[in-house]
Amino acid sequence: MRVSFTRGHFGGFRAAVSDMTLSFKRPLVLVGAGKMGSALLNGWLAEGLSPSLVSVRDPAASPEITGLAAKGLSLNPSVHDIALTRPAVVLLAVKPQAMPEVLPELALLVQPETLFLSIAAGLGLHRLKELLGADAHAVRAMPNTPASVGRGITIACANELVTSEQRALTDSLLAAVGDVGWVENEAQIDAVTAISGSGPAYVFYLVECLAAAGENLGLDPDLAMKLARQTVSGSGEMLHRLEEPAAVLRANVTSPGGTTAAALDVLMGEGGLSPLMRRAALAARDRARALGK
Ligand SMILES: NC(=O)C1=CN([C@@H]2O[C@H](COP(=O)(O)OP(=O)(O)OC[C@H]3O[C@@H](n4cnc5c(N)ncnc54)[C@H](OP(=O)(O)O)[C@@H]3O)[C@@H](O)[C@H]2O)C=CC1
Ligand SMILES: O=C(O)[C@@H]1CCC=N1
Repeated sequence: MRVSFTRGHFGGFRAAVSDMTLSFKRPLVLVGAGKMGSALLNGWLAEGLSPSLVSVRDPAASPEITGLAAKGLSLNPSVHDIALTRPAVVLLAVKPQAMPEVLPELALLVQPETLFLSIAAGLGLHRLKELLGADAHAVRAMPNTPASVGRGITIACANELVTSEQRALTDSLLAAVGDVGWVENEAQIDAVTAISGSGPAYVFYLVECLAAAGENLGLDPDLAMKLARQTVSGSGEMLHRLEEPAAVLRANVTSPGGTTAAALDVLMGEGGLSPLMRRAALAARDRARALGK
């Protein structure tokens, strides 16, 4: 199955995406302004979304978010007051485990003009309907934290009530912070979660491991971390800018009989990185499935 993508603005569509985002004139509600909710909100604000269009419900909102109240952001309004604004989008960004408590009280917001955009790992569209009501127009999406710097990737799946306008709106919001793709087979979202949703953590851990390996070879900790960080971010930038497959970029580093080949013999050997990554991704996928139950 092929998934077509709307490229984020760093993919070369900045003007179009910015126009779409700036023309976003109806209220947006963020429920849960933690790490991922804030990452998306920051990305949208950076793209020109007016704080005066935003309501945030989170009793533990950060000082950064509460500070936006001075710019017109509405902080912890009642659900009744939010209903009066007829929001275009309610972004659901609390932990999956909190959804059974949080969603029923938002049922008052269910109406055809309001899209519920859930980013909770594992929580299926059928569960969203159970908790919000059968009339809820809902999209289940899986973004990732690079959205905070405009370089995220989100895969989304819509329920049957979502209109083409609501799909386009979701597309424009998510494309403002990275690339966006849609799948029809919702089960794929759990696999997406295991790869791109959780994936940034694997990459950051790789940096930690690379730095630790440098220390083991006698490098100063600060230098080891600088080398690891710059190497991963520079390699990421190459993946971003260049068309070549990752395997070709890898081969370009690997001189026959050289140092890289010696290291790759270990990483690509039996019990190396590939089977480890498969096991890790499988564990994440299975955890997503369990969270959805
Ligand atoms: N972090 C990530 O990289 C990604 C996360 N996700 C999904 O995003 C969601 C949020 O994850 P993440 O941002 O990491 O989690 P966080 O814990 O950082 O954020 C959740 C926020 O919701 C708040 N909250 C708790 N109860 C309520 C409530 N009743 N009403 C409003 N807000 C409430 C929490 O406050 P308190 O801390 O006080 O409980 C917290 O600030 C999850 O469903 C996760 O699966 C998806 C993709 C990537
Ligand atoms: O760890 C989690 O459950 C969330 C979902 C994807 C990334 N963070």
